[in-house]
Amino acid sequence: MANKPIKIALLGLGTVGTGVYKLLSMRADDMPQIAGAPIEISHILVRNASKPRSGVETALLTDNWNDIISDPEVSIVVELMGGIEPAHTYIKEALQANKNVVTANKDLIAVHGGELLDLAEEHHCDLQFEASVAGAIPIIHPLKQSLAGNRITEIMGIVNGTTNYILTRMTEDGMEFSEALAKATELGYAEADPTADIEGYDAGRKVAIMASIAFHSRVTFDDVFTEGITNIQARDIRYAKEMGKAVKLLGVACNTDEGIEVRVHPMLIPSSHPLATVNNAFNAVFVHGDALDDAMFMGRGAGELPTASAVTGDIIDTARNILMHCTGRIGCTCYKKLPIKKMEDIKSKYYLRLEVENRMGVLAGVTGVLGNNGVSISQVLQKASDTDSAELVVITDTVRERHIRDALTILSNMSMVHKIASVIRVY
Ligand SMILES: NC(=O)C1=CN([C@@H]2O[C@H](COP(=O)(O)OP(=O)(O)OC[C@H]3O[C@@H](n4cnc5c(N)ncnc54)[C@H](OP(=O)(O)O)[C@@H]3O)[C@@H](O)[C@H]2O)C=CC1
Ligand SMILES: N[C@@H](CC=O)C(=O)O
Ligand code: NA
Repeated sequence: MANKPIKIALLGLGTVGTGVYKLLSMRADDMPQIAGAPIEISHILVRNASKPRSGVETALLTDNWNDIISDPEVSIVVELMGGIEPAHTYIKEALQANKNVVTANKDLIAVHGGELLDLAEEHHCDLQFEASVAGAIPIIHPLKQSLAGNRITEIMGIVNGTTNYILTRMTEDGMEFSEALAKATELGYAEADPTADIEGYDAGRKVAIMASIAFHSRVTFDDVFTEGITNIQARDIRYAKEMGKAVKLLGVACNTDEGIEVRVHPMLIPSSHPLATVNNAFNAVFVHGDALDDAMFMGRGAGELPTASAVTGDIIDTARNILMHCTGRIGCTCYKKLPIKKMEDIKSKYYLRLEVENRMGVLAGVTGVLGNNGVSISQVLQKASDTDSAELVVITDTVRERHIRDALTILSNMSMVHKIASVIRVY
């Protein structure tokens, strides 16, 4: 056990930074035994260093990155600011100065992860990012280490706490979307700009990070198809419930013979499916590997202390590596270049809710267009209707996405179809 403290700098003291500050204080007495040395925060970078921060030593605060990068005593830079710049520049400069890096920044890792991991390898430094995917849930470390002997073919999960919280409130309490979003923001789950959460970008970034590690082939955020939850109506959730299904925003990554499939979108899943019972801000990730079979990881995907739990684990792991002189031990594992499958080529079942003219022959017209485009139908339900219009809910069999898109283009141009109100993929 070493007595000399390992000095770290926090970049950011918002939700996650505050959590890390608290957790390191809570565990301070145990650190020499757990990490092998005391962990000392020597600097905290914030935008506004004069803003009062309760319980935090003011002397640690700075708004000047040079205080940190020029301090040779700092051996771990913990980036918790978020966004691309200046986080990207600071992390590069830290690695170039042979400082190890821990980050929770999925925006950055999902785009520049490959470049940063290469830089870390060049400088024999650790670059750890467990909190960037599914908050507290250990998933990066298991994929890189415990499951490394597998050929992983599928990952599917709920990886955004904000949207899962919103969908849960809409399902259980009939809460409006905007009210549920405001509550998620108040609880510290949502990103600084919640567009990333509700449009599926945040989940898309997490899927890109997991797919890269699981399939040993670099997947970036641009490769991921994303569709958010802003079009989900209370009536879709109600109809899903009547059919014994729940609506969840799912991230899916599959390693298929036709290429890597990476997508985020709402999905109807059977209420009996384990993911259907994952509610509020909880996240869960299913992994299928050839040796492992199935495993599910579940826990809190966002929030102050849960996210701090993952960051602190990375800090401790890095501290141990520093003391054992083995930083940079686990670097980038992307040694393949697999193609990315086009979204039009994926296969799924679909839930379609159409507002149509209320007269004889319309049902035949709609099903005819679907059939002519190779879309076979599993179920048709007529829901609400008035004198002029009726609401049709169609559940298709499994078809290629391109066939559904072609059929919907034709339907949307037919006068008997007033509106294609919802299109949701079905598990
Ligand atoms: N919130 C969560 O539950 C989770 C968040 N994450 C990720 O963790 C990271 C941090 O998120 P979160 O804590 O919610 O973010 P916050 O917005 O709550 O906090 C950001 C902090 O970074 C500081 N900061 C931002 N930009 C700069 C800059 N240019 N220079 C100096 N300081 C800066 C801010 O300073 P100031 O206080 O002066 O404004 C603030 O202290 C993000 O990458 C996020 O995606 C990951 C998992 C879960
Ligand atoms: N905004 C994110 C926070 C964690 O990554 C979420 O809601 O999951
Ligand atoms: Na995690």
